Amino acid sequence: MEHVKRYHSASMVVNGKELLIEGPITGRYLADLRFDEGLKAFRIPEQQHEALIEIADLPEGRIIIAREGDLVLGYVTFLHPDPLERWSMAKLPDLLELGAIEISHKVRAGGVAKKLLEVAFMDDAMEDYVIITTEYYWHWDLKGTGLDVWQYRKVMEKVMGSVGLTWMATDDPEICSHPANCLMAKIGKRVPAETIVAFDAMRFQNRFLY
Ligand SMILES: CC(=O)SCCNC(=O)CCNC(=O)[C@H](O)C(C)(C)COP(=O)(O)OP(=O)(O)OC[C@H]1O[C@@H](n2cnc3c(N)ncnc32)[C@H](O)[C@@H]1OP(=O)(O)O
Repeated sequence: MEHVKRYHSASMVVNGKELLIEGPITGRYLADLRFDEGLKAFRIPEQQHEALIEIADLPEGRIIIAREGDLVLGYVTFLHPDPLERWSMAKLPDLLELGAIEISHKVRAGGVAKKLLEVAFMDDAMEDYVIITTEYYWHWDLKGTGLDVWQYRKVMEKVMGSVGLTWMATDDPEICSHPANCLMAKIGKRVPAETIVAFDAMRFQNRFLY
């Protein structure tokens, strides 16, 4: 499958900061930008910057960023699922995982996460993919936001739902291990039936139990 990546952008002002939301961008482009110290939810900022540079250059990798000048204040990643996760079992070329979305506390709750996704989905190529995201409460910044798990889950539903990702059932043990965890997905308009069947088979691997 050829992974088509078409650049799109939009601008917005949050907390007096003029932000450019853009992508997919290349690793080289991202390497020349600074990475805000507040982007530390998943790794220390320097390591996360490096990881995103690598993802940007993967054939299927897509990175959309929010930046003020040369300072990155938010990002979202899309790439094939980790080979250790069940979502990669069928090795579907047209399945992408929204792996991480993070906004610096300097511009949170101003609509940046929703704008990142809006720009990501401006590319019609996204209609060729099943896009999934796995929500685990232990990845959430409960301390930094002061939200409880259900309030945070609501925020994630609003963010993901803004571009049409919806809750989907699964028997994945990690997801089922806490009721606030969930799988969300969006099936693009041009995704073939075989992919949807394979995706459904990955969602439920313990049917004999029912
Ligand atoms: C797959 C994964 O990546 S899971 C992990 C998700 N990432 C993280 O938890 C990292 C740390 N957290 C963050 O980076 C951010 O808080 C995010 C990504 C969760 C949200 O980003 P934001 O830019 O703040 O979200 P955005 O402003 O677009 O808000 C979306 C909705 O949630 C609401 N919201 C956002 N933050 C809050 C909050 N702290 N309290 C109440 N509501 C909130 C917004 O009002 C908005 O609601 P609306 O649709 O009714 O207008």
